[in-house]
Amino acid sequence: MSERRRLLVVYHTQSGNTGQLAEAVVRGARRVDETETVVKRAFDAGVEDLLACDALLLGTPENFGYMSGALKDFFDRTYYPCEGKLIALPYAVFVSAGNDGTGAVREIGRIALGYGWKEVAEPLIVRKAITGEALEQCEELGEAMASGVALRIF
Ligand SMILES: Cc1cc2nc3c(=O)[nH]c(=O)nc-3n(C[C@H](O)[C@H](O)[C@H](O)COP(=O)(O)O)c2cc1C
Repeated sequence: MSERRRLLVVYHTQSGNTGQLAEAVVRGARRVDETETVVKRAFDAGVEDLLACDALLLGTPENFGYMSGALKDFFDRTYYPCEGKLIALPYAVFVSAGNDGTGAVREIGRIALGYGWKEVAEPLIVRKAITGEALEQCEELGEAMASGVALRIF
């Protein structure tokens, strides 16, 4: 049997909303036994985590029309050491926002382009309060990513 594939979830949360989304994403992903799901706060995640993963889920609040500083810091620290080594890495994004979220999605997309990653799911933006429906969507996203990477369909 081949080795379990690895999904890395990297997120930041300041007041807990993106944290709730991340927990739901991980819950969904861990329904898939064939994939190992590793979850890290953005400040704790680094080059080794990134180089060891087969797919990536990125979570952030939208702050000032951008991703959180913590997620940007993760990109700043990992870009050069990973440059050219993660071409076509499947990734997707989830965002908690007050009323927008599109700025964070857009700017993560620009950075992901620089790494050469491949977006494999629609960005999930959760606006205002976190509802049960939003958590279900996060679980579905996590499960879909974990299944996709296990089945090598990306
Ligand atoms: C400093 C700051 C800037 C923010 N800027 C935006 C913004 O540009 N667009 C938006 O939709 N929400 C904005 N918000 C709202 C947050 O995105 C929202 O409260 C989010 O749920 C916070 O996630 P967290 O609890 O994971 O930190 C901002 C919040 C803070 C604290």
